[in-house]
Amino acid sequence: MQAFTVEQVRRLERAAMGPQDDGTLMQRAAAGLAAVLADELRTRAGHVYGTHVLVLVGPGNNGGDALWAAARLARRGVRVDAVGVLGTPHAEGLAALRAAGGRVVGTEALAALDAYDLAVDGVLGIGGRPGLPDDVADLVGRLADACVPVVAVDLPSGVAADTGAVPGAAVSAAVTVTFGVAKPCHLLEPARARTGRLVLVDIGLDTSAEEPELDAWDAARVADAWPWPARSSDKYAKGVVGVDCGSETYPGAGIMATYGAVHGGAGMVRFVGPESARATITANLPDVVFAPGRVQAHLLGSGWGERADGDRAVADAVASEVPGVLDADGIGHRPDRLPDSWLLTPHAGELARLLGIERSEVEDDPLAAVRAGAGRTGATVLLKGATQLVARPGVRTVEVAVPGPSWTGRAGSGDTLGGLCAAVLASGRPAHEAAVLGASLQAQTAAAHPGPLPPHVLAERCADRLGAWWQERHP
Ligand SMILES: NC(=O)C1=CN([C@@H]2O[C@H](COP(=O)(O)OP(=O)(O)OC[C@H]3O[C@@H](n4cnc5c(N)ncnc54)[C@H](OP(=O)(O)O)[C@@H]3O)[C@@H](O)[C@H]2O)[C@@H](O)CC1
Ligand SMILES: Nc1ncnc2c1ncn2[C@@H]1O[C@H](COP(=O)(O)OP(=O)(O)O)[C@@H](O)[C@H]1O
Ligand SMILES: [K+]
Repeated sequence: MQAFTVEQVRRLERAAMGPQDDGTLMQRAAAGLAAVLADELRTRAGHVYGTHVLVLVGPGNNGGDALWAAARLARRGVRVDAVGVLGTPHAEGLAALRAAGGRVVGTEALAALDAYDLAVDGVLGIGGRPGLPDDVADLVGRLADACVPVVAVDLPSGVAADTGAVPGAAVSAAVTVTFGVAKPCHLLEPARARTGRLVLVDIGLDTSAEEPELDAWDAARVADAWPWPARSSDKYAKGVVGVDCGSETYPGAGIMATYGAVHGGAGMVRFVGPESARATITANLPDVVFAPGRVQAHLLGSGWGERADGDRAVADAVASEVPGVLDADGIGHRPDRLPDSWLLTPHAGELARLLGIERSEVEDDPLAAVRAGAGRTGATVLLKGATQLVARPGVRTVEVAVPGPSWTGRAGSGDTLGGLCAAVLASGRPAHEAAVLGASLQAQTAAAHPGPLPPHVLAERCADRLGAWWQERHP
């Protein structure tokens, strides 16, 4: 799924509308919205006729969509109460709802909130600034307390459409009905969690001339794109990963990174990390070799801690003209510029350090931060976290890996993730694909398992998941 910024959406809408807005797009939006609302009512209440719906209406076209859709429901026998919560509601929409028999009420005249089967959030759309006025936030909170499910029009009011930030009060929707194209807030946490199920209504926008802001992968695309070995592939065709991770202080990072590379399907793994990790690796992964030699992808940096020769280790690996993954402490030892065949895998704190900004700035606008990371270093950058973003230097579109459950984030998960990415990189795939595939595999594996697993066990399950996909493709 691709997402486009507000500026792009406005441009797409203008192109679709022509010089004059004759209301056609709003009617398409409202028709699609009304159909989803009717489906929700049927699913939740068992029928459409006679149900009770509350519509929260703001001052712009978002409220217009909501009112026109509500008029369609009113004509089907739904009892609609619309309440103007902000500014002056869309005049034609209001007239249409009244003509269809809907009631327009003040907040003070609302029925007990738990009488409503559904609420429609038509407060703010792509013209909204983040946050909600206190009285609107209060009403939204009371609806949540009364367990009234909310269907958001275009986006949950209060979130930042382009960044996914939620700096103040915002709606939490069960379903969001968006028009034409998805917006970044639908795909980026924390706004994504407030979007609920996303339904896209076609209103006839032609996106072919726009570069998307985001390109989000789904499970089927991951399985299709995985570097499945050919029948003739030997270990060198699958790729050799050289792991230089861990330290005497953090031997586990070297072990977990190696688990990732082995279970991500590398043809061979050479471990050149600390002595203290080797006995455990030998006991659990006897296929790993300790002799230095040629590799097709490097993996460096996880668990290094303070490493006196870190600059030299990274410089030597880069000079070998083989791609690589540079993680965690290793990122601080990077040269000024890296080739885009190298992948940096920072979490928000590490990316903030790289950019010389506060962690909160990365968290508030992760898209801008991950792009800045790629621009600054020349490398491909995977920003880890609840939403995993991949940016390439000189490429506008940021890719989004398949998301997973939040319990994936624990000490060592990043180390195994580095190993998974390095295994894909060693197979000859470009760094951005290695990043998306590794991150998606880890997330999807975690999502398919009922409980939290330590990272090295999750790495083993990644191999099971690859095996299951392989069997589905070769019945
Ligand atoms: N364009 C099209 O062709 C189509 C558009 N469509 C629909 O239109 C929606 C966009 O409509 P829109 O541009 O009217 O903006 P919308 O978000 O409804 O409201 C902006 C108003 O809110 C106000 N305001 C903002 N933030 C605020 C805050 N925090 N607290 C308080 N007030 C705040 C702001 O005030 P101001 O900035 O002037 O202060 C302004 O008055 C879009 O999401 C989709 O649903 C569809 O029909 C398909 C075709
Ligand atoms: N809320 C979350 N939801 C899903 N995955 C997450 C979440 N938080 C972190 N992760 C994932 O967990 C891993 C943690 O990486 P990192 O912070 O580098 O851990 P460490 O350095 O301890 O190995 C990454 O793969 C990251 O994407
Ligand atoms: K809305």
